[in-house]
Amino acid sequence: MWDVGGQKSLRSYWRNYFECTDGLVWVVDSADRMRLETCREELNVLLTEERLAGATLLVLANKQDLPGALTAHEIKETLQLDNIVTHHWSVVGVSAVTGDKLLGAIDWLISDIAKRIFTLE
Ligand SMILES: Nc1nc2c(ncn2[C@@H]2O[C@H](COP(=O)(O)OP(=O)(O)OP(=O)(O)O)[C@@H](O)[C@H]2O)c(=O)[nH]1
Repeated sequence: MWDVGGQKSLRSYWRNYFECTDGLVWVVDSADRMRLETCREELNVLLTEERLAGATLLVLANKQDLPGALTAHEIKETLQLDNIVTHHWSVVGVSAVTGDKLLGAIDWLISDIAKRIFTLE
């Protein structure tokens, strides 16, 4: 598992981690409305990457503990996730601070990947 930085200066390094990727966890700061448009654009570019074809996408609408955070549904709408037809995806509202909903979200990711791997064998 690789944790790659989201800052602009680090995004050009993402490509070093594409090989053999089964799952992508895209962590969104749900309280930072200003960056959501950039977030949507960057995710769309990422999903055009050939080496990520077939990878399962888990979008974590993080920081749900903060007042004013957008809900998972609002994040789905803002990032236009319904337009994604190339990858299996799910969006879950979580908080890395309280741990709320995190385990279930990761369980979904692992089970989606497992279904694909076992179907191929
Ligand atoms: N309230 C709250 N704060 C959070 C949550 N998750 C992360 N933070 C805070 O947000 C800040 C940034 O967290 P990082 O884990 O450094 O974020 P990151 O996305 O990994 O940063 P980069 O690796 O630079 O892209 C820290 O101050 C965290 O404590 C959360 O669920 N709730």
